[in-house]
Amino acid sequence: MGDATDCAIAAVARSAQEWGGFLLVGHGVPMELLTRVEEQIKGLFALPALEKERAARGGGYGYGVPPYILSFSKLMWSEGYTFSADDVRSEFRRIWPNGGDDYMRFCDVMEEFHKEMRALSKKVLDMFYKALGISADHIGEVESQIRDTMTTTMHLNMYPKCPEPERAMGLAPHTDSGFFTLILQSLVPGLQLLRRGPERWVTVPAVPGALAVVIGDLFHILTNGRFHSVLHRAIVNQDHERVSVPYFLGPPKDMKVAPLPAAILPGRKAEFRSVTWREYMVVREKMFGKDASALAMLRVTEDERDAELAPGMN
Ligand SMILES: C=C1C[C@]23C[C@@]1(O)CC[C@H]2[C@@]12CCC[C@@](C)(C(=O)O1)[C@H]2[C@@H]3C(=O)O
Ligand SMILES: O=C(O)CCC(=O)C(=O)O
Ligand SMILES: [Fe+2]
Repeated sequence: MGDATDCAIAAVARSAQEWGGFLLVGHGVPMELLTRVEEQIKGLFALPALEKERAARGGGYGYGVPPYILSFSKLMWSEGYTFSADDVRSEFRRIWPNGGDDYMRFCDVMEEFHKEMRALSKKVLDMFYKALGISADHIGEVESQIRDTMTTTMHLNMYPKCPEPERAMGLAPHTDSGFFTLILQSLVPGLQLLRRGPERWVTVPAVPGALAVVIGDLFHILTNGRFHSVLHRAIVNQDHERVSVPYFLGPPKDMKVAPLPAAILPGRKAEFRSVTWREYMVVREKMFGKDASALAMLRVTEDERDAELAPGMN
């Protein structure tokens, strides 16, 4: 992905608005590195259960499934591991307390991947700004602040072969809560996006070297609803295990996120209240298993609009 052409920017805008995601190719992250990342992850999950349990999930990080999937009735057929991409060495000391070659190789590969993905995520953000009509010379203070402070969380998913795939789910339907996610997946399809009207699940093809990009809820807010945070899920299959590595980009947990003034279309108003990622997670957790979405809870109401207009009218 060098300098994006107008045509590529238009395609990004269309996919982000209509689908909430797309496949990124020609991004420059070496294919050979992606293969090494996948090998290391398979090695990690192949460790004996007792060794993985040493790093049991707590405080949002570690080995285990994220709590939200426990609120779904279908059997979840996956293992997971979440960590801060900036903290690989201390996190994986929990798995390999004595260090050693396996530990060093794992950390080296994850750090190399993080470095490449971080650089790529800034290019993707710039591409999104352009797709919103915010050109390079019009990037304002907020846009630069977002670019400079974006945080990165990595999550590893392992979906073993499943004897009865139709009775299980790899990862239950969800939206990602942050800005956007870059997903590396094995050459085994499994990621599905919910296409709107008429609703149907569409499988993202497994293209060698491609990364899937998925828009998250806070980006939906930032773009005043122009980019769609897409519901997605992972299915499992009988014949092949599958690995995926979502690389989550978001703001620092306590930074207020509100619609970017430059992204609000002429004649429109800000449609969402400002919220931090931490606050958003609390709202979202309360909405799990309910019909309404957490994003709907953050929509500015007619009453709030009127109240906002009132002082100027006095
Ligand atoms: C940065 C993050 C995104 C995530 C919550 C987390 O703090 C770490 C785990 C991530 C994950 C992975 C599986 C699906 C998901 C919805 C979940 O429950 O945990 C995402 C979270 C998210 O995007 O909100
Ligand atoms: O396995 C996949 O492709 C999707 C993973 C995912 O959506 C997630 O971990 O948030
Ligand atoms: Fe996801």
